[in-house]
Amino acid sequence: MAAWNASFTSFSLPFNKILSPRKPMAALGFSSSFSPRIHPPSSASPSLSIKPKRPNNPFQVRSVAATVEDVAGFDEMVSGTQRKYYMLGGKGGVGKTSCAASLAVKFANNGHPTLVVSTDPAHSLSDSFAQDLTGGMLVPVEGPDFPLFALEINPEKTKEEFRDSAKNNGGTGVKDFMDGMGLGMLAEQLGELKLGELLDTPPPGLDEAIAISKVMQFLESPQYSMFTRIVFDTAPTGHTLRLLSLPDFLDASIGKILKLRQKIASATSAIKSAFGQGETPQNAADKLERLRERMVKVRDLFRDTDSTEFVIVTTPTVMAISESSRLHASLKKENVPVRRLIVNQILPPSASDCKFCAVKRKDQMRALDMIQNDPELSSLNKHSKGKIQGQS
Ligand SMILES: Nc1ncnc2c1ncn2[C@@H]1O[C@H](COP(=O)(O)OP(=O)(O)OP(=O)(O)O)[C@@H](O)[C@H]1O
Repeated sequence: MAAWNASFTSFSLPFNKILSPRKPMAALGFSSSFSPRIHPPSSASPSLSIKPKRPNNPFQVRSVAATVEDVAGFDEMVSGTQRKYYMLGGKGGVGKTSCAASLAVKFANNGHPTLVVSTDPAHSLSDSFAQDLTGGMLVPVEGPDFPLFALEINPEKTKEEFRDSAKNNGGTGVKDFMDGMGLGMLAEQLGELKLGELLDTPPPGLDEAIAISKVMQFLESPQYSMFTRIVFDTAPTGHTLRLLSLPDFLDASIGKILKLRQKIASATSAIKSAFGQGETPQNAADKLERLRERMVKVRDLFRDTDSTEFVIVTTPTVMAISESSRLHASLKKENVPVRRLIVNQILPPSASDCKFCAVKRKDQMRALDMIQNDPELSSLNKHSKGKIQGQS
């Protein structure tokens, strides 16, 4: 069974039982019969463009076995009606999406109108819920007692928005134009900003950073105010790390672009008219300014211990644990609040003579020891009142 702790979380999942990726709640033993403690307004329902439920959806959360009333630590996650953000991160394939989907169902079944957001281009969240969530719209997830909506943001699409805005505000096309006008000094400044490079070969993680800022934009609108729990199914570790450091970079870059745009605008009306084709310079600048503001909000949100928690998901393998350790170190460096670690896919003791299972489980137990002795991860464990499930 799953065991949670306020500071260290361990899911022990019966890997030898075939777990359908379409039923992550069952995988994590999350209950649908948990009594709701928080009562949202009965009329709560976003009026945004909502995709209709897919007919004959095979996924039924209500069918999930009720087993985890004793899950420790979840009370803390579920308590309070103020909005909280949970960001799940970890190595590729450890189960971030499955855990995000499960956590979201758990929140919804405990009375929280919940939104689960994915910026993962692989659309695994759609697979987890067996519903088509693509299209950047809120999709109601069937099953939980209280509203649960999912939103998949296409990072490619949102990146285009940024590219367009930035291009309108001093991209390579403008540089060429200015060169042609003999405005060498301003052109040089543009060169220094390496805008062409930024736009043509965006740094890894830019897509996710922009996608998350897009989610922030949504969340500010009144239609989204009902959500008290927001669960992010984040991108794999490397991307996530870069994403976390990106807002600073973007803030600086966009700020420079904006300043430069002002200079350009006052330098010559000829350039103004060049900008005037399509989007007006003021509109484009406003759009960029809003993007910059949202990026700053994302950056601040990542560091806000009251409302945000970054949950590391790992598996009991040497590689995953090593990577989780590095992830925790980097998150600490970035002042991102981390309190919990989910150890997914722990084999239960085997009742059969399966030698493979026995060897595998022994490896897993060794890996769990590694967590306890890891200077980064044991600090998450320090406040633990329990022990890792299955460990002797
Ligand atoms: N406890 C589990 N038991 C069995 N299968 C699991 C378990 N957790 C996850 N899986 C399976 O492992 C695969 C990867 O899971 P998932 O997509 O949740 O990981 P992820 O970390 O989000 O992956 P990615 O990094 O590629 O986005 C899926 O097929 C999922 O069904």
